[in-house]
Amino acid sequence: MSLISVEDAVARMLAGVTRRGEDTVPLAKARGRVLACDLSAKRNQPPFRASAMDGYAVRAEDTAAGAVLRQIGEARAGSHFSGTIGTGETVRIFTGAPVPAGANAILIQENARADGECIEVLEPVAAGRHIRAAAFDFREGETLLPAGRRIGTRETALAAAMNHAVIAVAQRPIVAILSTGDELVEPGEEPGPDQIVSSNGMAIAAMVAACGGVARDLGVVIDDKQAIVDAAAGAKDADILVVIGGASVGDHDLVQPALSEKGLKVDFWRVAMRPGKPVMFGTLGRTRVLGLPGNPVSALICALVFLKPLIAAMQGAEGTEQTRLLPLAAALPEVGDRQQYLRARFIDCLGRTAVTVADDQDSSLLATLARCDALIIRPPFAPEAKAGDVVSVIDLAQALS
Ligand SMILES: Nc1nc2c(c(=O)[nH]1)N[C@H]1C(S)=C(S)[C@@H](COP(=O)(O)OP(=O)(O)OC[C@H]3O[C@@H](n4cnc5c(N)ncnc54)[C@H](O)[C@@H]3O)O[C@H]1N2
Ligand code: MOO
Repeated sequence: MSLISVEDAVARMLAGVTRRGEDTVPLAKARGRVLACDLSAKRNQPPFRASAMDGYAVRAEDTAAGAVLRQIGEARAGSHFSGTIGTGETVRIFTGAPVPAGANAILIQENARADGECIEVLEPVAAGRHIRAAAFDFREGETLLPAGRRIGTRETALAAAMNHAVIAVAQRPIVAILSTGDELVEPGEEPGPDQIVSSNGMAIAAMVAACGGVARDLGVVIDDKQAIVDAAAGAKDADILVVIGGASVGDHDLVQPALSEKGLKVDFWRVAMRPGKPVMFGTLGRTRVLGLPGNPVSALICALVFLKPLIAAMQGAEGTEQTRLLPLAAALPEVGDRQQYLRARFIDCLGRTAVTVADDQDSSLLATLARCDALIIRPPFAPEAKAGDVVSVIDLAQALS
């Protein structure tokens, strides 16, 4: 059976995926959510000409060194001076205060000497200095955060400054996660002699939450068709069902046979990627089903390549991983027919960041993955790469934070 390319597989998976409905949430609870509508400023920022420094509001033309100005009032953040500054006059002003009429510069207090209401200019100041124009940051009506933008710290700050306390965000996709395998026990349980601890369910649930989805961990199910069918029923109202393990060709890889009996329509199975060849995607009613390989590193890399963009698309967001170009610290051999995702580390090469691959690329090695900084992506049939050649890299600290 021929393998589908990663690009084609992702495109097929995303075809026809639309954003879910909307929720209205307090901005304070919106972190990680995706904006459902453009967000525009409800006000100018700053709303008035504002002082950027503590000092004296002056007419720049009055500030020859040695000139003495007469202080006629005070302006503080939250409390303006209502008069107008005339020739030879000044107003004591503090950072954030509205600049009084007549003033065109702020003389910082370090460059002035006060003696009662007489203010001696120690250094002249140019017109416009230390004044923030009204709407210097943004203007009422300007769209500053587009629909599809994920709310992080910077977006929270900007939305708050634009005076939005409540925002419309995309509903969070519900992602059911089912781990399959006789050998698995939940973390914290005592494994039997032939058993291991299931790490994939928790790992994928953590990723789902980080992507703004709602993870519903259905736990571990044994390699038994009926048991898989019964457990998968827990995903009935889910947008996505992720089934981990049992995706390959062994006698105990029963996920497809089991779910096919319930109406699973397989769209693609087996992708030209390493690790991750056994990835499967299909639909079961309105639920999208993603079958991930059981090997823990494969499961996470495939979740990065497939699940993250799928969850993002259901929120109307862009989910393709950002890549950067970095030089290789050492040569790499040519690539076969499967796109490679090589675990790698950043190293310093004469002041420049370069990448070097981990010694062992086995797809079971979670400790190696945790030590690594990056995935190097090498396309199918890429020729041998020399040290210094530039490669495309995913930063794991961002991608799998
Ligand atoms: N004859 C072939 N054998 C295999 C092929 C192949 O093409 N031909 N593909 C290999 C590749 S690549 C992978 S990846 C695995 C994928 O197999 P499955 O998705 O069917 O996964 P399992 O066999 O169930 O498990 C593989 C491995 O991962 C461990 N595992 C499973 N689930 C979990 C979990 N929740 N947490 C931690 N570890 C888990 C499991 O114990 C196995 O060691 O197939 C190869 N074989
Ligand atoms: O998904 Mo398998 O890793 O290619 O080891």
